[in-house]
Amino acid sequence: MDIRLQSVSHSYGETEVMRDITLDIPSGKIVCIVGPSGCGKSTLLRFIGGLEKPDQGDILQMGEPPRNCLNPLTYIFQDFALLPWRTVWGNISLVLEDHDIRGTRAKTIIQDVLTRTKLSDFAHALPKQLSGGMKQRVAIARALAVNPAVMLMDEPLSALDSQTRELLMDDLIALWTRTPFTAVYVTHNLAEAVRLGHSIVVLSRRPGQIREIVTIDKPLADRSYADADLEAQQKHLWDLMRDEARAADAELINV
Ligand SMILES: Nc1ncnc2c1ncn2[C@@H]1O[C@H](COP(=O)(O)OP(=O)(O)OP(=O)(O)O)[C@@H](O)[C@H]1O
Repeated sequence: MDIRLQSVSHSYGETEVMRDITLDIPSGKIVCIVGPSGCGKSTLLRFIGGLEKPDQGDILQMGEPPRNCLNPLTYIFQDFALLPWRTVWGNISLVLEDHDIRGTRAKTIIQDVLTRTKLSDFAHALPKQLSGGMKQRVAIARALAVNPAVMLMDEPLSALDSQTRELLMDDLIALWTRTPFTAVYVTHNLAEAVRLGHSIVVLSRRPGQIREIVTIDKPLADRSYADADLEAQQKHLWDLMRDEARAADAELINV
């Protein structure tokens, strides 16, 4: 299933948040969204997820969700959102219980996503026993369990330290390389964007408008830490964003 945003504009009261966003999210690709604070990245994700409707424009879902898809648009948040009293297994089974999937079918799905996220040995651990990186892997496993058409990832690594972020990026790349998934990935971190994005949408400061869409052709599996090509792309992104980020920063301070 592809998603198309067509001329999406929105204001909250007097505050114009975004203007005329037209964007394609093709199936099997990771589209990163970067831009200064307050430019509307999370709002855009909420529109795509159907949690809110924009004042103007359309969010179109084109084509069918994947087979056995239980929840076409599934969020992954930076704070993991795990139930502390449920084990890893229990947190994943919860989303299946919501769809009345239990017993052998649930067990097959949970074992598969635990294997894919390298969590099989931690199935019976509670969230408090896990590191931040492991908790986010559980959240990713839980999202994969519903076989979403599109994963909506809002700063998924920003609560983690830099080494854990690197490990999680490797994990996401391995996961995508094995079975490509579709994601809209909001981040402040340009290094994450160039490692994970097939395309990177650069928004201007509020009202967020598309300044440029940078496409990175290098296969995800060939992208590594401190890759010179990626660093050049990252510099290009920062050149696009620097002045806007500074202006947005000053604006927030003066609110
Ligand atoms: N429900 C709401 N009601 C009123 N204003 C809102 C609401 N949600 C967001 N805003 C405002 O809309 C603007 C965009 O917010 P949003 O959270 O989408 O930006 P962002 O780019 O994700 O920001 P950041 O990078 O700081 O997380 C901000 O000025 C914010 O205060």
